[in-house]
Amino acid sequence: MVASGDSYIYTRSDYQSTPIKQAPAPAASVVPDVHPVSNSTSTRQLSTTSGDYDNSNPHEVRKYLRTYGLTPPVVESFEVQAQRCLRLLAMKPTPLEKFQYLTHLKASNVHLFYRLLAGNVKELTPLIYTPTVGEACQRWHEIYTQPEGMYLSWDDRGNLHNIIQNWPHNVEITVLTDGSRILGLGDLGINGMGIPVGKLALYTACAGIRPDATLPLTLDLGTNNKALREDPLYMGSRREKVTAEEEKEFLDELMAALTDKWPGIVIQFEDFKNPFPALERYRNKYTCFNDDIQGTGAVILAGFMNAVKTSGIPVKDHRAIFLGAGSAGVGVAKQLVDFFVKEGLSEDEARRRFYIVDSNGLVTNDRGDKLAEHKLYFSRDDNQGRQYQSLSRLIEFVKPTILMGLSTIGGAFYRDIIERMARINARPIIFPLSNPSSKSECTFDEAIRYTDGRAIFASGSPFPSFEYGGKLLTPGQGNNMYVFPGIGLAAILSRAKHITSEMIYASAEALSNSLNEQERRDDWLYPDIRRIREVSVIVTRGVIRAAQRENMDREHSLRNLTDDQLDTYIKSRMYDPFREADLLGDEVRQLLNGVGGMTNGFQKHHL
Ligand SMILES: NC(=O)C1=CN([C@@H]2O[C@H](COP(=O)(O)OP(=O)(O)OC[C@H]3O[C@@H](n4cnc5c(N)ncnc54)[C@H](O)[C@@H]3O)[C@@H](O)[C@H]2O)C=CC1
Ligand SMILES: CC(=O)C(=O)O
Ligand SMILES: [Mg+2]
Repeated sequence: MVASGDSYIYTRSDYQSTPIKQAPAPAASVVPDVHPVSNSTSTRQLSTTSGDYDNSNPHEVRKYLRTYGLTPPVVESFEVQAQRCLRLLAMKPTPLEKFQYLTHLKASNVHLFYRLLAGNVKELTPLIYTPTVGEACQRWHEIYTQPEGMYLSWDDRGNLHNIIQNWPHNVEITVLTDGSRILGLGDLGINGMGIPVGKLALYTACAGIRPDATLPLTLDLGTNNKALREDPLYMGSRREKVTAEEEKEFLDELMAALTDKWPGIVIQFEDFKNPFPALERYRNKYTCFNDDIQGTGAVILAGFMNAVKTSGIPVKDHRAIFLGAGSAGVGVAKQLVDFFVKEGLSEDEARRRFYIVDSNGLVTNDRGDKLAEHKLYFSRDDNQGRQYQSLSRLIEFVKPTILMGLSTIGGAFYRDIIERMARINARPIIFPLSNPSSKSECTFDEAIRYTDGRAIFASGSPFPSFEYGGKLLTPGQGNNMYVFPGIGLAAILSRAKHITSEMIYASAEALSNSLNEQERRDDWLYPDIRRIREVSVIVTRGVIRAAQRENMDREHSLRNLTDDQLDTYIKSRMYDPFREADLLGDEVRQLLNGVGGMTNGFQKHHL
């Protein structure tokens, strides 16, 4: 670190460890830069024009690169490499160890990691995302081995612009957290870094955003988690969380600095304790959105649109109880209100279909406490002093068709609650959406058993299929991972000025329409996660079209494309790890990361 005037500038060499000695200039000759989502079209093939070697002969190439003898003799196919990775993974006894192995693989051989993920998305997503990422964040200070992303501290204010210059890549999208509400696990301070890292890995895997165009960003604005503050291994500052006013000051500087460094950058807010003020402040100024409010709202709306058809009850006759009135609860409820209004209800009629419960009970005007700003819209004025002391009594009063869980309270939908829903409804809609699995309001098999197989179900974290009444039933996963990758890619490709409510709504419509025939026949609420790249193209197209309708797109050339042409264009701009990586490049990459004890995550980008 060097001091420049009174501002600290972190030099690149602070991050890089041992210089690469073993191979002369391989980065340039082996893997020139590729930017599928920017305009460069160079490829990752070894140059065929050098004339110095025969690039179709791997052994010749190894000699040319002076890596000959540094790897086992065989040049392996991807299939063989993948087989080894999967075997190694199977040897790891716990999900957290599997998470660590995959983190290491990503750092040492990024294309192999994404190829493995592409071929095993259903099996591997729970290991890099919810639920395992929850445990990884809780123990981040214990399991940390290498930097991934940027950390910016309260003490860095005034210097954010300079510090951001240290990031060595051209960024198109960032996921930003302050760690103050990580999944349903509370304030984890900078241990929350696992979330931006995991979300951005999904951006790459699901929507083909190039890995080096992503920036995981964690703000070290203090933490109210006393145990972490007192833990000698904790890597953040040991102060309490800054005030809301101080956070605003910091975010103002950060948003300007990010957009100045990378004009058009898409900024996703994630897992902030109270993200409503920042969303209101920045949504019409920058290209940003809040995943927990808007992404979750869209994904649950999409599932609900399909659930309505299965339930057989017209939209106007649905009533919902929401357990949880935070960013996700209110975000989802507002998104559903928009749908009810589009289906013909007045806004007031729609709003009154929602009964929102927080830790103090049903949110009402006469409850006697001061309600947070974001709850006022749903606060009821018609309960005439009645307070419902329990969820079961509220269910008896409201007779809801929908029960949503966004409360962070694992097991809150216990047997009696689910059975009450089943008595009132032929097909109760029960969505326990809190993450990770331990915080889910109920499990899939509980919802099925206690409703005699009639529940229409989606959960935030994945649950296994469950056999009931001679049929194998598969749960839906109502997780924002179905939409945020497409929203982000659409904003990048259309060069959106802002991300509007219509664009978010369009992502929900596109997702709900993305089911194939079989999925529809089986009454699925969401498409099979194994089709996620295909689904992300549909979501991306929907969001781009909405941006065009609203004049939010700066990339006007896409306006003249038919839908088929637009899909082709979107696919052509998606990073495809199979197209990107040549086997030998992979081998060299892995070698260079392995030799010399380099454990620096940034190396993956340089190779
Ligand atoms: N499925 C998905 O895609 C997503 C799921 N989530 C999950 O939703 C949960 C909530 O997230 P946020 O709304 O952002 O958190 P938050 O902290 O803003 O809100 C939590 C809400 O639950 C309420 N609550 C707490 N204890 C309660 C109790 N005993 N009874 C009733 N209400 C209670 C709180 O009063 C608060 O209103 C988290 O577990 C998160 O992982 C969040 C975003 C997306
Ligand atoms: C999925 C997600 O964004 C959350 O649980 O916060
Ligand atoms: Mg979140």
